[in-house]
Amino acid sequence: MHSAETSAPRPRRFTASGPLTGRIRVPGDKSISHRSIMLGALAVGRTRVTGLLEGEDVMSTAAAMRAMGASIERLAHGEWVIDGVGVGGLLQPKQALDMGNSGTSTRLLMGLVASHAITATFIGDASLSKRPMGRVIDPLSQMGADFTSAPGGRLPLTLRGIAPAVPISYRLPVASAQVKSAVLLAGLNTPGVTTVIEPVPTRDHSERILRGFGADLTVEVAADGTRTIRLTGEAELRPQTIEVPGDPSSAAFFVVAALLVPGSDLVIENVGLNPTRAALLGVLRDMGGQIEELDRRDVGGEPVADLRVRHSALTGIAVDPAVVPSMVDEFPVLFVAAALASGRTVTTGLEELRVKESDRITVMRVALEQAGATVTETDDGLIIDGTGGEPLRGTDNAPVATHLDHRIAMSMAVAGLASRAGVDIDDTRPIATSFPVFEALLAKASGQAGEAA
Ligand SMILES: O=C(O)C1=C[C@@H](OP(=O)(O)O)[C@@H](O)[C@H](O)C1
Ligand SMILES: C=C(OP(=O)(O)O)C(=O)O
Repeated sequence: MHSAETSAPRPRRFTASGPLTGRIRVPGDKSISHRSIMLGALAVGRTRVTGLLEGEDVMSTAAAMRAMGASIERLAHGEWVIDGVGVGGLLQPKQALDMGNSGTSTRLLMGLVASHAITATFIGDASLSKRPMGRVIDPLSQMGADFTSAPGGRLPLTLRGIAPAVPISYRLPVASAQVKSAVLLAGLNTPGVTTVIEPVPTRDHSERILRGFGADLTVEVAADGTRTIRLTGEAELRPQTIEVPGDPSSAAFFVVAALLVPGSDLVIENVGLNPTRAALLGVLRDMGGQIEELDRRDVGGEPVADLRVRHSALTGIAVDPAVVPSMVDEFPVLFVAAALASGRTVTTGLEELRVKESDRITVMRVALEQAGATVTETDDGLIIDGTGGEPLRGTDNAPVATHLDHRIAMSMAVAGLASRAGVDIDDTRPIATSFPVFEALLAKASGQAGEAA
């Protein structure tokens, strides 16, 4: 079960801190951790993973793959072994698969189940149960799978898979790595070639890891940037040894915190800098952020560096909507940076933020207003008039509502560090879905002991 459903809410006030200094290391990448477990569970033999993110979302994936026959064992912190069942070998789970808060687990596993002759029911928490699954039901139905769901294509959802499934060629109607990955994973146990056409590039971890496990996958890039990904099915996957790099989406909170808190000079080690994930750094640099990449190297087939971040005076900008997919989870914390910048920051093209763990446009507008920022909400983004480096007022009466959304909780924690009165947050439990050691690392970097409200 998931902590946000089995325990009492854990409110906390995040207050102004001393400078963030020293060196920290954020946990492993969530996207790569999910995929390592899924593909390890489909390979024949033993996959070894180090640096695995032990957050609740990834644990939901592990529990589901176990329920479908894989053996998955934790040896030490971040160190896991997975004995796979082979492509085509997934077993029918005996109980509903509890996806907790995790959209990635749900949508990618729906892809895997779709091309196996098994039936699985997917359930999730109140946040996940509001999120749209029609975007994966559509292509997977074309491949022959059958679905019963709550109204609007929502969880609880029962999927009857089919083997052999029908290979399709699918053009993504929405820029979503989860939809792309669901179709490719369904294609693994489908005879023939499954094709995904991606007009706007999204994170490419599935393509990289599928190739790493020995799948026959090609990517063709057209002059206009459209990517055509072809996967030959009935693949035999070879077990791998995987080192998961640090999660840039987790590092983002510390990057922004160090930029905002005067005197900060922080090194964040081992951060994944896959270009399909790293756009936040470019945007923050364009705003005047001092962010250096030290010791650029390759970890597990992904570019990685240590980031040195120093307190900087930021200036508002218009964020190019073309970069949205490469920083889709980082907008809540970018909004916090914008609230402290001088001048206006304009973001557009963020419709997808409305269907994440919460409606991240409205929820961040409300939260930042509560903390004293000047924010205007539009259909597809926020316009933020920053303080010019002055701390935010902080919340006074009600705490910020995080709506079971880890990224709202962590973003507003960062806002609290850059506020006069502190920012009260209604519940810090959701943080454990992606970044269980967030509060401990914050205490370490800022020399601030945890202050429970
Ligand atoms: O494929 C992935 O691992 C993810 C894709 C993104 O979702 P969408 O595909 O819905 O944009 C992202 O928001 C999520 O945190 C992880
Ligand atoms: C959107 C996110 O995750 P998921 O879709 O897996 O719930 C996220 O981590 O910000």
